[in-house]
Amino acid sequence: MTEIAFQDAYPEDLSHCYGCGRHNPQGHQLKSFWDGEETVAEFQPEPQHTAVPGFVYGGLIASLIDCHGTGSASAAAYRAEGRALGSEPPLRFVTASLHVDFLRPTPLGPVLKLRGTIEEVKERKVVVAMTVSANDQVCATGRVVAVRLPAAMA
Ligand SMILES: CCCCCCCCCC(=O)SCCNC(=O)CCNC(=O)[C@H](O)C(C)(C)COP(=O)(O)OP(=O)(O)OC[C@H]1O[C@@H](n2cnc3c(N)ncnc32)[C@H](O)[C@@H]1OP(=O)(O)O
Repeated sequence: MTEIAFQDAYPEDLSHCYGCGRHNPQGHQLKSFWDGEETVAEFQPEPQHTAVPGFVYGGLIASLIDCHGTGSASAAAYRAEGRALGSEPPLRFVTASLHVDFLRPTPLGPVLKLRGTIEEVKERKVVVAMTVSANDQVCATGRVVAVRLPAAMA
């Protein structure tokens, strides 16, 4: 794993995301890292993330896939350009498409483990496929199409 989380390399003024912003104390503050050619993140759900008692709310899972996907997209774009994470000018991505499949109920208790595979890297678009596992069992899969931050959001 690299030492710095992808999201900790985001510019100061773009670090307030509910899912991953380090400056959002009420958010999830997801942290993603490289693991070889794949990307990984972990998240510990809390009781407020309940769907049915004992099981994780699907919206939380979607949120984790969203932010692991966009973080992975940014890191993949830096890697494709042979640049250090967070170096200027920043490579910033937002979600164009978020697809989630819930394969089985996700137990509330274990740490959730996300693993991402970079499927496509273009100058303005990166596609990331992901799994979300609990107790080493894949509970959900996801796919994010991430596109470079539009001027309207900069
Ligand atoms: C930035 C620093 C970190 C910030 C925090 C992390 C973000 C956390 C994740 C989020 O929640 S972001 C918030 C939710 N997302 C948005 O609000 C984005 C709103 N949508 C837009 O602003 C535009 O639709 C968008 C910038 C995503 C795309 O518009 P463009 O006009 O720039 O896209 P364009 O039509 O040029 O398409 C570029 C490529 O993306 C593809 N694409 C665009 N929208 C798509 C879509 N919906 N589904 C699949 N592919 C899509 C499109 O096909 C094309 O692929 P190819 O290059 O291969 O031809």
